[in-house]
Amino acid sequence: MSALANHAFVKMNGIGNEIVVVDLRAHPGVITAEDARAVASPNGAPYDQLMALYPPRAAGTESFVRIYNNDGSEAGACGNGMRCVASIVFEETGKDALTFETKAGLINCWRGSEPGTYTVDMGKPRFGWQDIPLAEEFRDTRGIELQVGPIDAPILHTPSVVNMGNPHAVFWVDDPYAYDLEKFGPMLEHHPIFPDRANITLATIKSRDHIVMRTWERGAGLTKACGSAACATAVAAARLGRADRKVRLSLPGGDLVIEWRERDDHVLMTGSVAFEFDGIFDPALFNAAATA
Ligand SMILES: N[C@@H](CCC[C@H](N)C(=O)O)C(=O)O
Repeated sequence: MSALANHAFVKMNGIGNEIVVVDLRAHPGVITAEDARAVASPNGAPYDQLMALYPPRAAGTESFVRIYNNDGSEAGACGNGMRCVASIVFEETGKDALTFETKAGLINCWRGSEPGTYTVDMGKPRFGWQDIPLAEEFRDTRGIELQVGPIDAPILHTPSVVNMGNPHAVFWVDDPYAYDLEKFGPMLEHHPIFPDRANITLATIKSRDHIVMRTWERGAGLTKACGSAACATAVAAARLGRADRKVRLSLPGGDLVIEWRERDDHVLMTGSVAFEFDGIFDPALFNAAATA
């Protein structure tokens, strides 16, 4: 029987990034890739990321959080999901600041200055080609040699690449909504240059403090919002000298404010979260998945 069967869950979203939160702190159990895919099925609670709260492993942390994409793969970081988790644990503890552990390291969260908003510290971005990771050496990851379309008239080209706890490629375009991201996204996510696959973003810099973007998420597909992609995009734009270190990013689901803090190199993300519904996982869902 799945660790999730008969277990309570909360369905939320972080500016449209579809998140399911399950609290396994009292009843830890292994979530398999099949479980994660079953929850995402039309009979389950379809989501982009499932955030599973486990008992804390490190002193001073609330929980070890494991993050699953809807294809069953595991992610190191999920900014919007962490903001959803934080909103629940803030409610439960009444604390002003929280620390969680994820596979990408320790994550601090605060309440934002606007009601209903939460800030997550996504840590330091990494730019080395082995850190992204890329399959071959690129000295300058502000723009790597990669293109889609004819060699002399590429449709998309020269993405900036950043690791924000997970791999990101950001293609700079005039209008992110003018491209068939459902076609190019999976192709680029699985491009051999990205041995761990990658999250694929199309972005345009409107001004030094405003960027418009959309993302095809590794392991989850087209999303209304990807927080770590927003962080990667903000950082990549600042690295190119085309944006300030604090910017507003407009995603299909809403806006995030990203600040790449000078004093410690950390990237902070602030935005709202919304509760949608809660429920109990039906054991039949998992039985059906197991026998399919
Ligand atoms: N939506 C997330 C990122 C989720 C992880 C991603 N799909 C991956 O596997 O890298 C966010 O808000 O950061």
